[in-house]
Amino acid sequence: MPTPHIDAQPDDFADTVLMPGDPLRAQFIAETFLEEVECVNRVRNMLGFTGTYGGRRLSVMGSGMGIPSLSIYAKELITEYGVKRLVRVGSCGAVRDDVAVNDIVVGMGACTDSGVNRARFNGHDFAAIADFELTRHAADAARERGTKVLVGNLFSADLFYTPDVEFFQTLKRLGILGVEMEAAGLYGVAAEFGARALTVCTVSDHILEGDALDAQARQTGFAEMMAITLEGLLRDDQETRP
Ligand SMILES: O=P(O)(O)O[C@H]1O[C@H](CO)[C@@H](O)[C@H]1O
Ligand SMILES: O=c1cc[nH]c(=O)[nH]1
Repeated sequence: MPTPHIDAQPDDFADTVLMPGDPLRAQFIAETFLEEVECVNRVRNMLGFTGTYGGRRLSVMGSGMGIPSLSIYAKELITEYGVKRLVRVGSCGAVRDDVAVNDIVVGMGACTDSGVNRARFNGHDFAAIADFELTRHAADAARERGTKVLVGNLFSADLFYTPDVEFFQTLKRLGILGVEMEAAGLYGVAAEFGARALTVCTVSDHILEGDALDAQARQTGFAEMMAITLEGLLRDDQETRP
């Protein structure tokens, strides 16, 4: 059934959806990596596409920026369209000295200053974690390609323009690999509604050193992140859906 946010028919989405924040990155991913592509959502310009990759149906749709936007789309994809795997393919900022622009980060877990997971967990601290097998398969795909990936904790911030810049030092000290704005929400939605989820990010900025990619690179770059993510999903398919 179409929802207020997704104007697609029940079978329009594959059971796996890639979710970049940017809908134009979703279009670029669909046109670059998928075959037999059709557009399945245009509501609010949150473009969604379904095609095939390696002979398997695969969808890609923007999530928008921030946990509230992503949570609407991820929840509806799971409960209204039967989606079982959601993989965020995003950008993030680095704070550590050993993480640089263009590095690839796999979010095994995601801390947050958002209240959403406490809201769904009786006020307690919810450990927002990725699906282990999706994490392992992405890491294995990277190893086979000879690409370094960093696997660990993200921080999903509510504010892109934080007033508390000192906090970046705390994130660095506690080993956070990347700062972005959705992963902790994605993991909470996946846990609540019964799906498997992962976040893979390319470092677009070094927050403390001031390095940054331009807007075009954020929209159409990230080819190696996509290769790792797509090969990881094929590996996951072979083990879980032979
Ligand atoms: O590039 P995307 O996937 O949108 O991810 C990052 O970029 C946006 C902020 O510029 C936030 O959505 C953040 O999480
Ligand atoms: O610094 C950054 C870079 C990308 N996305 C963020 O949320 N923060």
